[in-house]
Amino acid sequence: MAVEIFYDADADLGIVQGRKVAVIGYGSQGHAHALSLRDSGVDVRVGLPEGSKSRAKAEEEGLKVLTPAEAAAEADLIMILAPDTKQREIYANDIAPNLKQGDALFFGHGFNIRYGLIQPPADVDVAMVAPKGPGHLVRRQFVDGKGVPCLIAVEQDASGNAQALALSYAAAIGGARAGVIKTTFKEETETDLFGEQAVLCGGASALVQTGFEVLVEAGYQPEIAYFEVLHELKLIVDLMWEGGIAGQRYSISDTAEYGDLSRGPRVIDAHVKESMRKILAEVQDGTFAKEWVAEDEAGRPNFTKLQAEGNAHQIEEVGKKLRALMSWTSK
Ligand SMILES: NC(=O)C1=CN([C@@H]2O[C@H](COP(=O)(O)OP(=O)(O)OC[C@H]3O[C@@H](n4cnc5c(N)ncnc54)[C@H](OP(=O)(O)O)[C@@H]3O)[C@@H](O)[C@H]2O)C=CC1
Ligand SMILES: CC[C@](O)(C(C)=O)C(=O)O
Ligand SMILES: [Mg+2]
Ligand SMILES: [Mg+2]
Repeated sequence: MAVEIFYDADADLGIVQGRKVAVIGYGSQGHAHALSLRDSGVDVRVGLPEGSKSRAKAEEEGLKVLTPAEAAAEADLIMILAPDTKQREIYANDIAPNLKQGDALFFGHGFNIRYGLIQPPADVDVAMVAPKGPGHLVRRQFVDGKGVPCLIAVEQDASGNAQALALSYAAAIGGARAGVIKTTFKEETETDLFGEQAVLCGGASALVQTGFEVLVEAGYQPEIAYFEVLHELKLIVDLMWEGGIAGQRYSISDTAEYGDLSRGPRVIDAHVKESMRKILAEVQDGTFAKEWVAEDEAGRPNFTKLQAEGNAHQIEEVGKKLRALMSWTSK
């Protein structure tokens, strides 16, 4: 399938400016979408439960805050940016009873549609605008006049105009400044889950922790290990981001480049590739989704345990101390 990629010139901002948008949730993505939509001239309200800690933050920004049900009732475009595991319940209790013919139901990630947890009625548009980056950077880039690339997908085109609406929404949050690629809910969900598990979050975190452990266990100073495998990783990835892997190799020494070319494949070897294939298969056949939904329903015992172990890793203590000494990184 040839890629279809859209930019600002292809998008009609007026389409989303003509809608009443409800952003359900005000976390990482929710705050970025709500604020950037507002700044793009869109009529936006935020849907949050009465007890939500984020209500005050949204109100401080001058946003209209309603309950999720009130926001859904008032709007004709509802973007669900609550946690994936909570969306099914929010949809059933707050959104479905307030959906009207001609409304549009939007997602920032395809999990609940791909795995059949939400089944919208046939008379609404169902589409996705999925930024390929963390919400806080989606907002920061928008404010800086830049944008994070987005994926758009249409699951259900009741109006005949769902793709143009999704592209218009993506432009309003800055995505079309960087590029908006057309995909499907299936492709976005499977690639996003694979990417965050095997490479971006799971793979990268485990690589850094393991490299740190190898150096510290061999008797090197933890502070030097931290700079070597975590701090400098960002600088190396920045070069990859700017010029690809080849661009990164241009800036490093020949010694590093030979080590990269000859040793990298020994770390990320055929065994790792096979593990990645298994992780992808678990995403594709629904094993991961089933496990995650059950884990959440059980009160997240394994998630909490693993999270606590990660937070207690020595690299966190060392990193906190070193980052506090860098004026530009300390908060
Ligand atoms: N994090 C990211 O950068 C990315 C996320 N996505 C997708 O975006 C969606 C949102 O994820 P993310 O931004 O990380 O979520 P967060 O956990 O950061 O924020 C979730 C928000 O939903 C609110 N919330 C919780 N329960 C309810 C409820 N019952 N009704 C209404 N709001 C509720 C939370 O309230 P409170 O503030 O009170 O906790 C919070 O504001 C997911 O589909 C995710 O996969 C896609 C791309 C990247
Ligand atoms: C990489 C993690 C992500 O998919 C993202 C920021 O894009 C997420 O779900 O948070
Ligand atoms: Mg992602
Ligand atoms: Mg994701």
